[in-house]
Amino acid sequence: MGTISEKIFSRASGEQVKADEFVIADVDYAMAHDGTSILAVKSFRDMGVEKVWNPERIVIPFDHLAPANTEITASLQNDIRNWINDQQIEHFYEIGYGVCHQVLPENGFAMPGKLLVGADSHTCTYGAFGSFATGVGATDMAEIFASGKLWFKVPESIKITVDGTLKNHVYAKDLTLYIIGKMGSAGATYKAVEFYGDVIENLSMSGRMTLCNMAIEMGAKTGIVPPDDKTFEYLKNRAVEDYEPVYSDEDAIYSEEYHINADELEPQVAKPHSVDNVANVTDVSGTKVDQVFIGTCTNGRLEDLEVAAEILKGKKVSVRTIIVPASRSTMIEAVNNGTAEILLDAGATFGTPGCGPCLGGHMGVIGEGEVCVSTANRNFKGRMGKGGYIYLASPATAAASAITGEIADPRDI
Ligand SMILES: CC(C)[C@H](C(=O)O)[C@@H](O)C(=O)O
Ligand code: SF4
Repeated sequence: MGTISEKIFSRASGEQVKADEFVIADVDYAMAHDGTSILAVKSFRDMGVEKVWNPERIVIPFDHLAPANTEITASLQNDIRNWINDQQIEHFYEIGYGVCHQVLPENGFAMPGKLLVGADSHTCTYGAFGSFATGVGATDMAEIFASGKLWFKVPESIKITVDGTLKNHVYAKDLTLYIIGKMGSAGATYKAVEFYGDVIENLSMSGRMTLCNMAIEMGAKTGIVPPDDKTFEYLKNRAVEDYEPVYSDEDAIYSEEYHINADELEPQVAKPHSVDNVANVTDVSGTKVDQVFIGTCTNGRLEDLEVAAEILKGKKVSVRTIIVPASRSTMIEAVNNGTAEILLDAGATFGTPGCGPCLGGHMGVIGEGEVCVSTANRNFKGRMGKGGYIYLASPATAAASAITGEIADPRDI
């Protein structure tokens, strides 16, 4: 009897475990990207281990500063490329392939019942597929590279049930921001959050990824949506191996349970400089905007670009608008189905699939005093550039704001 997390950790550790117990678990897939692999590989080398535990279970996408922004980055990335080659790691995804948290699901690594660990905090995205997926630091990742194992405290679980229907122009992102606003940025610290209810069942896989992606923003170890036919359909011809879905039992123990009715939910924004500083878009509409950024592992998928295109069709942006597809295949689909043309016609510009300016490293850093409406997951002070202000919103709100040059409600466009 147990929660999804207890069951996954019981399987991965080979013993029946409950929340709060410590385990040493076998990791199914380990991920590090260009940013974190540098430190992880350094620690791995320092340990004096020659070979990784299993080169087929390590996945490395280059996405954060990709293509490289400076000579130093370029040299560091080359060192990692050589290491990947020496270690015969096959699942290496070069620059332009996309954001790690899009690349792993697209390539079938995120599967129900699996334990995935990534050297990136938004690894929790894969909980959308019913996996237990969480982020660790680079030295922990070095341990996994060496042994395939890591210690964990099995988390307690929180159950959030969302019933009702999302109104027109209210999306998974609005719901996610609303939940984080209510929970607070530390409201789910070290817990696994399981999501249930009609609204969650009706979300696309893309919407579920948006939701689970931001579980870390309320402090959670991970967010999990129980797998269903949509999950299995997505994984058809994609899953890299067999998987066994796990579900929480009727009598599973939750530390907290919350019920939300989404019927009256309005488009939401997270105001600077914290993710839980959430308000209705109408409370901030009219705020002058300098840049709009649509992309990231939160909202850079095809569905997101399509929503933006629906709003921007036949219109023109009045501020610089940067679109960064979450992956190359997203970009190909957006080109093939006409979405990219609508966005370009409206005056938006495209960046290389990957993280883009999300982290303020390149391709759209903002200046002192500038305001950016971003579809990303974090709006910490200085994240996209020193002295900048970030408002987090859905792709629809971002697109509406791009037209008016001020924060705008997509229902008014
Ligand atoms: C660079 C990386 C360590 C970081 C993370 O872990 O989340 C980044 O992806 C982010 O979104 O801030
Ligand atoms: S898109 Fe942003 S949040 Fe996602 S992994 Fe990249 S830097 Fe982190």
